[in-house]
Amino acid sequence: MNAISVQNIQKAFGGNMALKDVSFEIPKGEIFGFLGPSGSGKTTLLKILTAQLEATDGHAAVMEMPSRMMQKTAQKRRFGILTDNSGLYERLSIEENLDVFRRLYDLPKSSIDQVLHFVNLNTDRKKRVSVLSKGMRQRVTLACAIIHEPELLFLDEPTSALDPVNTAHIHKGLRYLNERGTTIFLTTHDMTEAESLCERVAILHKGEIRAIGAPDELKKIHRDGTLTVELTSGEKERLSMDEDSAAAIAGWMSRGQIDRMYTNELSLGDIFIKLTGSELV
Ligand SMILES: Nc1ncnc2c1ncn2[C@@H]1O[C@H](COP(=O)(O)OP(=O)(O)OP(=O)(O)O)[C@@H](O)[C@H]1O
Repeated sequence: MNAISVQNIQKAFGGNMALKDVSFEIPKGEIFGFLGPSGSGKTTLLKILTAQLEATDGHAAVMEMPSRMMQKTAQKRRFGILTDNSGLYERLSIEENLDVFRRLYDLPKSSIDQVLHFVNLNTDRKKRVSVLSKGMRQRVTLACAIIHEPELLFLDEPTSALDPVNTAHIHKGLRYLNERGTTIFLTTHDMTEAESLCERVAILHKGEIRAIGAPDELKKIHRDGTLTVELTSGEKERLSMDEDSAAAIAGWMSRGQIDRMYTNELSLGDIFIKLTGSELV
């Protein structure tokens, strides 16, 4: 069963086509990453999927329902959405904010302790939201989105304001949630995040999907066709895959001079730059 199915989605803002003809499917249980330069249409797509925007054309289904049904109260508890830092009660503490969500979903009090551990905010739980740093606010918003362990979680740049330690902590928590059955759709600029977290990724450019697949598959497709041989002398030789190279390798091998040998693959970041012409931000 697909958690998300998108067919020929288009979105125009006046004369600007933010999404041109986007189609893809995400099976239940996957962690899927949407990558793209600034302005490529990631947030627009996420807002269409979560019924915050209407598509100009095409069809989007979420958990086998038209995506516009997502804001219906009966459906809301199946989803978690992290779009920005809005929606928090500034004058309440972290704990009190989470209590609002806990009551909404009719969860036991222990769910607050569990989710605070998840986002690494247990010791700050009594702090008012109005005094929090950007990264702490992002973690509180994430906590509100996951306190009910949703079936499907939408995350718009979930770790953009976080330091490496908290990013690793959140990644661990997201993997745990996913193991317990939550499908995760996230947008990110962070290629390390995409590689370490996502089973598949799509690269979006100017409103069109330019590539889709597992990070390893994309790397195989975009291999540059060369081989590096590291010799015991410390020299490194970059070779094309032809007969001359085979002869050279056979020579080194017979003399026991090869230390390491590997095909040269582009990183996900290199592939992103190749397909979009954009530097990573
Ligand atoms: N409400 C809106 N009204 C008019 N144009 C919009 C609106 N929202 C988005 N756009 C335009 O649609 C395009 C895609 O924007 P979107 O916010 O989806 O990009 P993004 O990939 O999420 O970028 P970023 O990584 O910077 O968040 C941009 O050209 C943007 O200016």
